[in-house]
Parts: sequence; C-alpha cells; structure tokens
Amino acid sequence: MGEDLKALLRPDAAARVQSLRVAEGRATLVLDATGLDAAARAAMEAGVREALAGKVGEVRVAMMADKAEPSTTTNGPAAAPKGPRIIAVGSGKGGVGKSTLSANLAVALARMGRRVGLVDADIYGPSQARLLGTEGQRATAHEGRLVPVESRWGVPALSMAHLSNAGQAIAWRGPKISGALLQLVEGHWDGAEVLIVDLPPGTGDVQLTMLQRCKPAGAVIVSTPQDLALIDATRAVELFEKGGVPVIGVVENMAGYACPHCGEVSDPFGCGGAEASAQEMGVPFLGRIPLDIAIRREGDAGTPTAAGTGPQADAFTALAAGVAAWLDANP
Ligand SMILES: Nc1ncnc2c1ncn2[C@@H]1O[C@H](COP(=O)(O)OP(=O)(O)OP(=O)(O)O)[C@@H](O)[C@H]1O
Repeated sequence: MGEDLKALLRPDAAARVQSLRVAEGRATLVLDATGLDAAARAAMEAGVREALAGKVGEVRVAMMADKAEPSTTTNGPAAAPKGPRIIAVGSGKGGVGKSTLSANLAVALARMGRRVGLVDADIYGPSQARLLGTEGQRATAHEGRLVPVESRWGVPALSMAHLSNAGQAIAWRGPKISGALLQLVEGHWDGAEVLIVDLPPGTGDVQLTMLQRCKPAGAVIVSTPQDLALIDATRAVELFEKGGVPVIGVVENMAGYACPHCGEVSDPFGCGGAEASAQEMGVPFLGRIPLDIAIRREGDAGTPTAAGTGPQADAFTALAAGVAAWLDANP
C-alpha cells in the first residue's frame, strides 16, 4: 500500500520520502525538507495532499530537517519572540504511559524541526530525567529563573529530578506544589515555541494551577484501552474543557501487543476503546501507540524510541504530525 501511494507522488516529493506509513485509513508521510524554504515546503505538502486525495481517509505530512528550524509548515505562524505555547499532556489514571508519551512526542516534534521544551510537572514522581537520559544533570538558576537542562535529543527539559537542592536553587513561591510547577514552566525557555508539560495523573492541584496560571494552548489526553482508564480519561477531558483548554485529542497507548518472538499481535487490554470514547466525547483521536517492550526498554535507557527508526518511532512521528498540524491550525 505504501509503495502504491508513493508511486502517485511527483518524483521530487517521492525522492524525499523518509517513511510512509498507512494505518487505520491514515497515511503518515515523513519528508526530508532539507534545503527547502517555507514556500517550497508548502508547495510540496500541497502536492502530496493532492496526489493522495481520495486514496486514504487522512493524510499527515511531517517535514523533517537536519536541524531545528523556525517553522516546518507554511500555514504556521511566523516565529515571534514570545513565550512558548504550552501543550499539557494528561491522563485520568497513573501508569498509562503519559510520561513516555510526553518524552517521545517532544523528541518527535524536535525531529520535525519544532523548537520544543519539556516540563516534568510530576513534582513528586518525576521521570523525564530518566526518559531523556539526563539523570545526574543539574539545572542552574539565572536571575532567579531556572535554566533548562539540555538533552541529547534536541529537547531541553526541567524536572524536579534536575534540582539537587530545590530549596536552595530557587526561592519557592506560594503553595509549594503550584510554586514548583510555575518555577519549571517559567524557566529560561528562550527560543522554544512549544512546551510539552507532562502532568501528574488525575485532576489535582498541579492540574488546577496549570489551568489557572499557565493557560495551555491545548491538551493531549493519554489512555490505555481498558474501560477503567477510559472512564478516568473522560474526567481529564472534562477538566480541560471546563477550564477552557481545547483538547487536541486522545491517544491510545499500549494498544496491541506485538510478541517479540513470533510477531503475532494480540490485544491484552482490548483495542479501539479510546477511539470510540474520543468519538463519544466529541474530541479528536490522535492515534495508537502499541505495547512494545522496546518502548519500555528504550525509555529506561534514556534513548527515546522516537529518536530512532522503525514502526514504533513512526507511530510517535504520526502523533507529533497530528499535534503540529493542530498547532498550525490554531495559532
Ligand atoms: N507503549 C508502551 N509499550 C511498552 N511499555 C510502555 C509503553 N508506554 C509506557 N510503557 C511503560 O509503562 C510504564 C509506565 O509508563 P509511564 O511512566 O510513562 O506512565 P505514566 O502514565 O507517566 O505513569 P505515572 O502515572 O507513574 O506518571 C513504564 O515502565 C513505561 O516504560
């Protein structure tokens, strides 16, 4: 199917295809945009969409460049020197893979040329330092604000795990938990256009501070396919909607298990539940990430899956393409 679709593209576009994945009626193309200016990228993207119109239900195009560039699609806003737009990643329930997803979403966006920062707002159970391989690195403070820690993946990050002695590094303000969140969000995110904020699970103080004080541009809700996780995800969606934060969409994580020995795919937690729930709630469905032991292993090793190649990296790229398209459509 992928090769059939590729054959429909103009040769200049076909030559730049790095990956073409078709799943659930959606084609996700990753194109190498090196050397193309904004107008050339727009023309190429429009040409791809035109060539594939009617062949699949949806076409997502992600332009990748070797190094970060201001904007990857032409209908996006001109990069203005203002604070980053916040995308909150939440879940109703713990352990659904929200942190894993936040890290990989950030890395996949960075690979597309977006300038992304990552805030680990899981104040009491931070995991981003491990996921991005920045354990042991310490954030410094400059003029009373935290300076994010650089990672190998083009994504600077701030997490409580980066503060060796939080009480001394910065002066906490207000109630400690919301003060901690604000110090992370208000760090020196110079140059970042998007800040991915990995929230703790549930709908507690950190989420309320986020809604009231940080005004996220949008929220991504992560759920596993089980009913209980989906009920909790519904609560998370409601929280953001009540707070006036648009829900960019729901992601189904740990959907379908590929046996590492025989390759057979099974659905230990069911499949498709999040898509049906998203439909019921009237929010978009952003895609599925399979349950794959490699995702866990790579997360534990601090080498995010999205930084590599293969079907699971492509799944994160597809997700990031959906988020990037939303950002461009909602400047
Ligand atoms: N798609 C996946 N395939 C395999 N393992 C996964 C996947 N997603 C997450 N995991 C693993 O599941 C565990 C929980 O993931 P993670 O810490 O990202 O969840 P979380 O929702 O942020 O949890 P918490 O509520 O503790 O913050 C981790 O060990 C992680 O490596």
